[in-house]
Amino acid sequence: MRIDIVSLFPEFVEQCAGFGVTGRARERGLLDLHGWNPRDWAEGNYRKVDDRTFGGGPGMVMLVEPLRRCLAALRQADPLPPRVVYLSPQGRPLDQARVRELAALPRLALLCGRYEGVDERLVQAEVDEEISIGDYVLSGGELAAAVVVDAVARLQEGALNDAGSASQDSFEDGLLDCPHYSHPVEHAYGTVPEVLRSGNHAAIARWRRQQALGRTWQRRPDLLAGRVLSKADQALLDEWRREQGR
Ligand SMILES: CC(C)(C)c1cccc(C(=O)NCC2(NC(=O)c3cccc4nocc34)CCCCC2)c1
Repeated sequence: MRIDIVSLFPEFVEQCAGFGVTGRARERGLLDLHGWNPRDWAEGNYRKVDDRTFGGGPGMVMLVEPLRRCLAALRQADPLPPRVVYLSPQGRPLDQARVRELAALPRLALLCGRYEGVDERLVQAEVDEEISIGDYVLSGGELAAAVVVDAVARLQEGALNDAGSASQDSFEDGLLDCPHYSHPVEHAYGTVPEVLRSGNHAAIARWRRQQALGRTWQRRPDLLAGRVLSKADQALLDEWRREQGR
């Protein structure tokens, strides 16, 4: 998969993707990242990429023309036409279903805003879709772009080792994760649950599923809304709630 990052700070996103799973995906040729800076396509000595907003008020707006030229150049850099995504608070909230769809595309161009955002004419003319990573104020779209890169990179075939893909599968069913423990068994902070040391893999799998269901019900009931649990899962959750005295 090829991802082109359009940003005034493209190296920021590239560096975020330089570690761990995403770094390995790039080394393995599973992910091809290219940074593009609209400033390289801006005119004049100051290479102006922003200007005052019409209608008055505070803040600057990213100009159409440098972005248009920059996008034209990145389109020409590879015959594959990119899906152009503008990371924006006005976008559709990102979730794993959308990540899976994006990860299946051959090429993505991620446009990151700064200042007050991008001239709307550029958005209307060039952007295929807007995506938001959440409802809080950020200084730029680069962190959102880094989130998208990370999430789609790990879904590239061959990006995860066996352990990674197994844990990915458990996340795929949309439940929160069960608790995790390692050495030592006894610690001032507590003892590792007996079942995890029993060697009884059926009991361990049951306990983990029950913990995932209980924690999801308790902390993120919205993830269970509109979802019909299997009889087995419902029984596990009911038992968990009884044991919690809830
Ligand atoms: C949501 C909320 C609080 C009601 C809101 C309402 C109005 C503006 C913002 C805001 O943050 N403007 C600044 C701006 N943010 C983002 O790019 C951005 C923010 C959040 C999630 C994102 N996902 O992708 C990009 C995202 C960066 C500078 C260029 C203009 C956009 C926020």
